[in-house]
Amino acid sequence: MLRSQTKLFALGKRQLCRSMSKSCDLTLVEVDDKTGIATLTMNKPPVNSCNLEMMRALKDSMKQIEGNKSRGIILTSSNNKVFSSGLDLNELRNPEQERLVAFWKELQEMWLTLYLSNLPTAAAINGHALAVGCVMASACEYRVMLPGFTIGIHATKFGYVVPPFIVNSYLSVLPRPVVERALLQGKIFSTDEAQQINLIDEVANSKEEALSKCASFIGSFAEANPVARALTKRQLRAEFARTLLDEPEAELKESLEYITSPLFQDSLDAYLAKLKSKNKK
Ligand SMILES: CCCCC/C=C\C/C=C\C=C\CC(=O)SCCNC(=O)CCNC(=O)[C@H](O)C(C)(C)COP(=O)(O)OP(=O)(O)OC[C@H]1O[C@@H](n2cnc3c(N)ncnc32)[C@H](O)[C@@H]1OP(=O)(O)O
Repeated sequence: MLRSQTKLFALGKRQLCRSMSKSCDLTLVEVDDKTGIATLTMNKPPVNSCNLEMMRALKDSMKQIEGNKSRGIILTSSNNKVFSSGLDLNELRNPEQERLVAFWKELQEMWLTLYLSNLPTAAAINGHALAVGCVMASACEYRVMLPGFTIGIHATKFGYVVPPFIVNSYLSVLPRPVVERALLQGKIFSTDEAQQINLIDEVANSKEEALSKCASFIGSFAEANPVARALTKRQLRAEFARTLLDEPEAELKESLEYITSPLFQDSLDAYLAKLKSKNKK
């Protein structure tokens, strides 16, 4: 198993830290010295799928940003077509038990770290954000998206039950009837549709504009006391994080049983074959 490592570099006025795997930097962090805002860039080719190492890198980067007293986090992608394609489906296919346990725990911890971050969080969605890609964007406090892309949780379309904490990610952004319909349909929204239902807050015409809008949102908390803000955010969000805070083992057990069931494995095989065949045509 690759261990992610983090390095800090001084780069002119900026600090750059990277979470690295053997072959590439999975995440990049740049802190703007003027604003104190950290940009956390997902950088796992080809489509920022979240395997164990990627989620660990994301969690470690977020913790490091919090430790560095940054003023906020902007989550974005180095790929200009895909923000994130969600969980790495190869991690779920015929998994080895020990790795699957580590993988699912990392998903729980990564989500909790982002959802309950002490810092203001925003997503500059510069490409498709599917399934857990959408969940990560929804866990942020603000979302700015570029036109021409898609966002949503389409799990039920390919036979996946949606775990409660993923339902809660949507519920913290969208009204319940909208969540129910979207999840049951497995609806993927265009940028325009996402704006209409307030799944995203703003549309930007370039990544730079999206980053700038996210920075303005984070700047809007300049007058708020950071500790009071963080504790109030935690209070507001604790209810939706309750399952994972109080009973992570129960959620883990339920998810593992489901993932390793023949029902799930069969539908995953069919889905992966469809995904691969697209590129062979
Ligand atoms: C009550 C108990 C409940 C318990 C519940 C427990 C579990 C629930 C189970 C699972 C929950 C899962 C949530 C998820 O996040 S699953 C991930 C779902 N994601 C997707 O379906 C996205 C699929 N990808 C795409 O649609 C496209 O790739 C995308 C639009 C993102 C980009 O298109 P593009 O044309 O640019 O790129 P492609 O050629 O399609 O992809 C390149 C390459 O990457 C492979 N790939 C894409 N996405 C994934 C992925 N998520 N995981 C692994 N691999 C992926 C793709 O197959 C291509 O590979 P290759 O052909 O080049 O080998």
